[in-house]
Amino acid sequence: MSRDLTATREGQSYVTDRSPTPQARATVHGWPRQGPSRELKKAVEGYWAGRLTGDELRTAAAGLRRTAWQWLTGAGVAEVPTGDFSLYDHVLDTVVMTGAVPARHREAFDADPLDGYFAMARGTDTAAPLEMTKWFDTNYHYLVPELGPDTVFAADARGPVGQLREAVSLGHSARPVLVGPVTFLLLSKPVPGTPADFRPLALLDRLLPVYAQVLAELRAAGADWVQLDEPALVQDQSPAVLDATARAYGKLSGLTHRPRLLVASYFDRLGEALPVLARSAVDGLAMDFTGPAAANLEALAAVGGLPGKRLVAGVVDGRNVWINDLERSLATLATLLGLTGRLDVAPSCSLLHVPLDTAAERDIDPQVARWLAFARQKVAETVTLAQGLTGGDITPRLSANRAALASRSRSALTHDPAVRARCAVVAPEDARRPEPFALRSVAQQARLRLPPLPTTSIGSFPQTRELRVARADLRAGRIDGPAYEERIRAEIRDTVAFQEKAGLDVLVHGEPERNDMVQYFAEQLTGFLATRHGWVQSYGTRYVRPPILAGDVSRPAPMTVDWTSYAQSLTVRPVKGMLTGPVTLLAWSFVRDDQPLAETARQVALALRDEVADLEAAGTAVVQVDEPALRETLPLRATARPAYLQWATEAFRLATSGVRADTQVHTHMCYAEFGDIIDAVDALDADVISLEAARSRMGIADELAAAGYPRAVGPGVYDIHAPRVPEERELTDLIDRALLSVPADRLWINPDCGLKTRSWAEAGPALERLTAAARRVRANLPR
Ligand SMILES: CN1c2c(nc(N)[nH]c2=O)NC[C@@H]1CNc1ccc(C(=O)N[C@@H](CCC(=O)N[C@@H](CCC(=O)N[C@@H](CCC(=O)O)C(=O)O)C(=O)O)C(=O)O)cc1
Ligand SMILES: N[C@@H](CCS)C(=O)O
Ligand SMILES: [Zn+2]
Repeated sequence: MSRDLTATREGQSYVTDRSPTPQARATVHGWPRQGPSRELKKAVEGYWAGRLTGDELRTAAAGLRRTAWQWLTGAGVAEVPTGDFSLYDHVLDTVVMTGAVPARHREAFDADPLDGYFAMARGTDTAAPLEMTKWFDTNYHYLVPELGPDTVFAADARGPVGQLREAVSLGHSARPVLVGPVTFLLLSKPVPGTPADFRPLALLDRLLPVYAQVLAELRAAGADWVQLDEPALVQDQSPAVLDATARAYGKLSGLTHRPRLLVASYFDRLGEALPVLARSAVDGLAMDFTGPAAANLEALAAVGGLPGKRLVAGVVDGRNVWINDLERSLATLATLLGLTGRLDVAPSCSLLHVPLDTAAERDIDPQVARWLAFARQKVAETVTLAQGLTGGDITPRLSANRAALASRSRSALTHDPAVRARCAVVAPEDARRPEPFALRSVAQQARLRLPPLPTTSIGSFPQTRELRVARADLRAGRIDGPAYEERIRAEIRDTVAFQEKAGLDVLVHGEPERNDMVQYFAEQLTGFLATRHGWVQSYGTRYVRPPILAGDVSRPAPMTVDWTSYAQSLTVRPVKGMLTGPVTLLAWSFVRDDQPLAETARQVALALRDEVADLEAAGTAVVQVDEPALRETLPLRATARPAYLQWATEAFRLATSGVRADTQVHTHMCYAEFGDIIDAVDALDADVISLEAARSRMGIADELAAAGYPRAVGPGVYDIHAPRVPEERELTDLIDRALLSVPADRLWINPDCGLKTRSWAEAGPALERLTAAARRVRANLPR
């Protein structure tokens, strides 16, 4: 425990002569699943479309795993992860592993586990899918397990054991990774109809035997170590959760037939859970030492380290794309060496959250590309750090790293004096609309003359294959700019004509020109870099290419005005301008880590403010600024939340408050529970907010009403994530339900989210039924 450690700038030796050279090894918690060209997406969607059989899908998946493990082992990773791979989502895999298949999917699952698995993810005509929500503060979405007092767990270890066997048979040293029991229960929700005081955590004692059996089967299949991921423990947890954690790991480590247990946490510090895990008899901990989790270092020293345990130190940021400061990491590792029995090196979390390889990015200036590390580069950094710790000569790599870091901090890209000067003079009144909502809403109604329960959509209409192909053709030079633009205008004409016919009140242009609601803006704003191949899984088979927010942000030219104005020229009904808000632009990009986020947000907000002003000047009466990521960006620990909410809501208001009283500002949020940030939602001061609500049957409308939310609300009545078209009756029911908490003069009728993932065959009838339902309810409103 008391080795003498020295981190030298030359990188030669991190351990003094008096101590034996430690044998640090490199590992990773998880790996991008999709393959170099999104082969997994293509295979799964091919299976859904009937182009691949189940066996062909399984073979394709096994091939992707094999290639990934071979690459990792070849790169110097000593222990590859298994079980991190998933056909759709690893939490859904855990539902299968624990036998917690909801009753409505049981029959289909028993008849065909593969189709039953996808039915839980996507729903069927008769059975709703599981809810989907954000994986902690990332842009990855998991399916929410549903548990009740009657849930009967039953171990099904075929998934994890199968993947382990594959890796072992290929000659790899492998470590299965499972979602841990405490996190699994904390991420679950009670099945509808369970008593209000039921908490899934109450099922812990029934769940642990399942884990015991899976662990025993993994041991029998050759697992030396098994990793149990407990990221829920980096959130503020009650004493009851901490007790449950102690009990869970007491029981699991007391098993006779078990592998060694590595409990992994990431995304923030372990806090009060650290002493609980440190005292437990588990064999090792994997901890994050990056960003806010850097506080783990001191905390670990304070609990007396982890004598006799293995520590897997996450010193390479696994969810951002900047190169590691290797010397700083070596210093951290050197300190950690004195605090643990065995030290290994890893990225801070699964590399699921970053693209695969910077080498594929030919369009990024090489001077900037050298600042970037995607999954493969992060593995190289991790291996280098392990080598450095083990006494290897990494001097040339340290010099190159130092030079790259210095070039980033000196770059003109990261320092635009004009942007800095504008940000410096922002005053509080710049982020405040002068008139109160009551006055604005009268002015807006005089201008817009909307009926009660106005109908609208969230912005995007189906992104058809033809649109994506047209963009691919433009990129490849097969069509020119004017031909592409005419293609988009034709789509806007169709979309506007459809909305007029369907009887929507506030129209949209449909966003056909947007490859993605973040990427589209990032491609036009100075300071952002776009990637060609930097795909990251968002959910299931849906991927995004997060832009890289590398420098100071400014808007060289209007970004949306022409498309919105064109749509407005086709109709007398109001067309909403559609923008992505500052927080979401940050949240769904890889953000710079060399200045506070609040500063970056302010730069982005000012660029958007100019766009809002240009839309208004072009005659747009309604502008929607989407902030679906407001909730997910909330820091995991409560102490950091007020400061975040302060700058985040200010950035939204800075973007939107430069408009006249009769210009209506909308915002939209989805993919999360908003109940605990209602004050922040209020602080946005948006005239209208549309929210995802269909799957939770208007729960958020009740919560807003209970909190006295004073402005207009559109709780979504159509769940756009499921292919199923709702019946008009279901929609009227949901509208009636919403009317119980939101008065008719403040209720809007809209879907849950944009329609870009739906086909016209689904979205068309759904919107027609939505307007019909609104008309029907309107007709019955008391006069
Ligand atoms: C609202 N959501 C979003 C999140 N994050 C974002 N950054 N953006 C979002 O919209 N987080 C929360 C949710 C998550 N939801 C979704 C919903 C849908 C998708 C999605 O559909 N992704 C598409 C890719 C979208 C895209 O970038 N398209 C580009 C490129 C298309 C392409 O692959 N072209 C091919 C050729 C054409 C073809 O053969 O089809 C090529 O270039 O090879 C575009 O339209 O130009 C997906 O397919 O996964 C994501 C998150
Ligand atoms: N305006 C966007 C919001 C998605 S969260 C859309 O409609 O797709
Ligand atoms: Zn949405």
